[in-house]
Amino acid sequence: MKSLIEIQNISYCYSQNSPAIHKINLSIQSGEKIALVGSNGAGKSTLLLTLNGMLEPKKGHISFQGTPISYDRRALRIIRQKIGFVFQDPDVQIVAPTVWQDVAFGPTNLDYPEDKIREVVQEALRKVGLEGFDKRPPYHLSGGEKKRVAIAGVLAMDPEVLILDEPTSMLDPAGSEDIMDLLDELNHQGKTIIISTHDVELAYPWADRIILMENGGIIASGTPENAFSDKELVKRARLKTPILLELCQELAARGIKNGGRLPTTVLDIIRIIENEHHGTIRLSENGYGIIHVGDVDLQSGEKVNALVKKMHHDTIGVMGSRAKICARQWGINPDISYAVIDKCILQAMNGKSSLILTTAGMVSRVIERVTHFNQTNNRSIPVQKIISEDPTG
Ligand SMILES: Nc1ncnc2c1ncn2[C@@H]1O[C@H](COP(=O)(O)OP(=O)(O)OP(=O)(O)O)[C@@H](O)[C@H]1O
Repeated sequence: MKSLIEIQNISYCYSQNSPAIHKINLSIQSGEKIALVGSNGAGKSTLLLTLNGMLEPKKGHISFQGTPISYDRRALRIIRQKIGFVFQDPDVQIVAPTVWQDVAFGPTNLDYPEDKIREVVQEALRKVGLEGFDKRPPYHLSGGEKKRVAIAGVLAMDPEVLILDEPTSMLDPAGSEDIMDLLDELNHQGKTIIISTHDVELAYPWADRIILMENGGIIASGTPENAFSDKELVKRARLKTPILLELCQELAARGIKNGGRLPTTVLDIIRIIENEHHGTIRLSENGYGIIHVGDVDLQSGEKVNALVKKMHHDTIGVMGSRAKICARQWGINPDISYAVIDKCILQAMNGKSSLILTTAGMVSRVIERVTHFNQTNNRSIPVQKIISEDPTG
């Protein structure tokens, strides 16, 4: 990973108020998934707004790809294309009367030619799972759909970094999971993602790195396990320890060791408990359940549907925006649509079979993740591709 954004000693204050952020130093690497976590007023939004030049620090410097950000109109246009910003409230961001026009707004302002605008808008809508929404007026959309329109508007300019201020505020649990899953997918496609949130349960399993903020400053930066391990810091930030970490701390206090790795998922906790009880915990009589994984783009909906009906998996998981749309259109109702791989591994450890429907790049990700789990935990959960190319096209 190479350094993308360097923040050196920046401070910002609104009018005569005390600084909203002060003496912030931070280095952001290409490909990271970062969550700024802090309570109300900690300075998260202010810091995010400085990253793409929407606010100019009163002190200090910010560089992007080794070049200091400058604040003339031309330079700002470029930086805002490279570092896209999705506001907390999509109604602030959505300006046009139709979804298509709204997503085309950025590329049009960047003077893209007509056919390129068509291409990038189509691609952005496809990525966020809003194909076919072109003519819809944004004000008739649900909160989650509006959020996707705002994300598509930013993606249409092909930024390197995507910043999202409170990406799941105002969304229901399923809508929140969908957005976090989309952010994972975009990160997997190479985007650096930075979010702000005060929801520790959301940030903890999702982020590669947590930056804890309090009173305008950074008080911790590290892996989620490390950043949240210091109870004093968590208290100082007026936050809560994520429940999985608290559970692990309670288990440790009772002599149950974590095997050198703190848990970030339910699967990690089960692994800790299983290791402790090795040989005595109840495992399925049938051994491990199989995990099948299929690429929805390789076969028609009719054939995938027939396969799903024939194979009778205990659990159907759908991963990624495109696979979710296909499943919906084909009348396949998934049991899980977030943290799908881990949940299917849990099912497999319980002797249950599962099918994960996804798209090309993610198929190898599923196989790698299960294989890695097998290797590091001395398991042999079978994982297999099942949908092959349709020779009839
Ligand atoms: N436009 C503004 N004018 C004046 N003060 C502001 C403005 N925006 C934020 N502040 C102040 O700056 C400080 C940091 O606010 P900021 O919105 O960056 O925090 P935050 O961590 O994003 O909070 P929240 O989670 O509530 O959105 C707060 O004291 C806030 O009152």
